[in-house]
Amino acid sequence: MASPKKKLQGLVAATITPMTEHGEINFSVIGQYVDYLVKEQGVKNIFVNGTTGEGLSLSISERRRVAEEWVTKGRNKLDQVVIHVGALSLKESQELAQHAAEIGADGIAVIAPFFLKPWNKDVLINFLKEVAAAAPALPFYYYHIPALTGVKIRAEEVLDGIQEKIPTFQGLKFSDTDLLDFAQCVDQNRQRQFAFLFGVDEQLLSALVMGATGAVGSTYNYLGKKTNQMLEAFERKDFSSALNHQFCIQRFINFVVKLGFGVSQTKAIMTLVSGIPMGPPRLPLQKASREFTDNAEAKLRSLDFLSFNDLKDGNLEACS
Ligand SMILES: CC(=O)N[C@H](C=O)[C@@H](O)[C@H](O)[C@H](O)CO
Ligand SMILES: CC(=O)C(=O)O
Repeated sequence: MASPKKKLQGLVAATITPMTEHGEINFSVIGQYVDYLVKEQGVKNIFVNGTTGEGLSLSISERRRVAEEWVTKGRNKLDQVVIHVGALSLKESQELAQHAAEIGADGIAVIAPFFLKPWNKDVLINFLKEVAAAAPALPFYYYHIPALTGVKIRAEEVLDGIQEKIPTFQGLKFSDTDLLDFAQCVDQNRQRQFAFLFGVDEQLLSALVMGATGAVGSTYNYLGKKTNQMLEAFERKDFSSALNHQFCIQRFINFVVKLGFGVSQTKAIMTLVSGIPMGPPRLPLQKASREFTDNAEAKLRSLDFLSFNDLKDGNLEACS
């Protein structure tokens, strides 16, 4: 059994993997990155080597080193470090799960294998179970992201009876817009102390209403502070302020989505906002264009999302 652990809640930043211009991992900025999240964004949990971290584009040895660096640099600063250990090969996934346990991570998460795919719930659970068993003392999270894995088995089905199969099962990271499925996961498992972590940042408020206990996302790297204001407003039942915050966040995300938004663009935005160089993404992703970065910067300024902005421009549509 997993040792009883503090529940993962609040915002969890899906970390970017910083790279050099030559495409190597830039370990040297990770310490700075931890401080930035904690001090500037008020974000104390991270999700490493996931979608945003290009986890599936890294070698196994790189994934191990990245996980180690975040755990080391996050010690006594972060509340929880969850490592994504999903892979196409069960063996690799188990190796990464065991490694996460050895280095003292706080949890592991796994996506559905997405090349040769599990075609039903039972097969998917069997796969997850084998990975979880490689780290029997670590909280286990299922990472549901059907648009990217192509595995469309509903999360509600996966959760049905999962604790009997996977004793370390601790929660769900739900990256999909199907709020019926998400809400049913919450409704059917209320008595179990699971974490229900929502992963569509622009719709987080709707998920909070449905019972989300936290959120994992890419935008919490640079909009963590803003999103925390929304969580606080929701907490004190000030729904109109919470909605204003969500609309404000949506204005930015909607703007960049229309320009073409993904991991490459997240790297460019984070470089801009934090001042920490995230570098280019790795192939098959391509660096965000200069045009994208310029437009995103102008939008961030007008929404007052850039803390070091020059005030002389005035804020055209800053939301409180
Ligand atoms: C597909 C993807 O990367 N989703 C991220 C995490 O689950 C989100 O944080 C999005 O980046 C965000 O919601 C913006 O669409
Ligand atoms: C967004 C997210 O959770 C990920 O990058 O995996």
